[in-house]
Amino acid sequence: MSLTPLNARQLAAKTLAGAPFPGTTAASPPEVVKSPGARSLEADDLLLTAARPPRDPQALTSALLYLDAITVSFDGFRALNALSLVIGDKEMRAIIGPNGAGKTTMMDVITGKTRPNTGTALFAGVHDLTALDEASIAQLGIGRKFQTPTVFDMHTVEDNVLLAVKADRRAFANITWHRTAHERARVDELLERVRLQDQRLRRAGDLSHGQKQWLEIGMLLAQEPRLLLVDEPAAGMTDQETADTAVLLREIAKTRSVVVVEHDMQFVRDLDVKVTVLHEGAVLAEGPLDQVSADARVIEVYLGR
Ligand SMILES: Nc1ncnc2c1ncn2[C@@H]1O[C@H](COP(=O)(O)OP(=O)(O)OP(=O)(O)O)[C@@H](O)[C@H]1O
Repeated sequence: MSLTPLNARQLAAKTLAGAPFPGTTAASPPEVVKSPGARSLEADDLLLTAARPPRDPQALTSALLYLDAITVSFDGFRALNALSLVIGDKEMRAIIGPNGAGKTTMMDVITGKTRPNTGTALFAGVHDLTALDEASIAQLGIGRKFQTPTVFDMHTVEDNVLLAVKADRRAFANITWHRTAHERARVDELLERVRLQDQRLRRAGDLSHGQKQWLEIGMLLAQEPRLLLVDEPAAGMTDQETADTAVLLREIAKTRSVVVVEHDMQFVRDLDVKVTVLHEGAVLAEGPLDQVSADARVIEVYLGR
């Protein structure tokens, strides 16, 4: 899908005026509905996106992920209520919020599992995520790590990664020996990235919980996603594994964007990135952890519990 070119200044003017993007879906432009009091994109967000030129000349924004006024209703209950969120290229963002705040629903919208009732969801400035199915969104380069690790327990660590590498349809060259050599090199590189080189011959089922999480992250990286969504990676990990996972994600975020949903505040602190606090389906606060932790509204709904 290609969109009408629009420069960032026009985009800022239109969005601040509350108007939907033109041409986000040629057939049915998304209706942008803003609830009273709901936070929408602020001038700062748009200045940030205007400062760097988009990669694609057709892109409406240089943000990698751009959600504006996303609403999802289940039988009248608003799980997301005019949610707006901008994630930059190679940015890592931590998302926190109490149970039921809408974190999972937000990830479901980004990955195409749930269609929003209203709002705009753009990937790389040109792809309308509200018009694509899950497979197409995965192909665009959005990978999702669910809370529970899903690896093939009976297979070795390296075979798990090899399967993921083989599933990468972009694997170059049809000549078998060439492809095989390439795949082996990819497996080595991925195992090193997730620090499982020494475990490569072990059965995945014998790994610790933390190691299984890293293995699955390595398998997701085989697809070279531009955006990685990670749901509560620290849950069930030892303190050391939690600290190592923060280091790992920080490394991964040097080459791609990462959105981490997490409840463990020490882990969020270790990530040392901007934090978005969700509450009742909308953004309640955003900023460094120390700043949002000191916000009275955040303390009331979440941290003070
Ligand atoms: N399919 C559904 N049908 C009805 N209500 C739903 C559905 N999915 C989610 N909800 C409701 O929407 C709200 C947001 O749920 P969601 O799972 O997104 O929150 P969350 O922030 O991920 O919570 P948690 O931290 O507990 O995982 C909750 O009140 C939930 O009960």
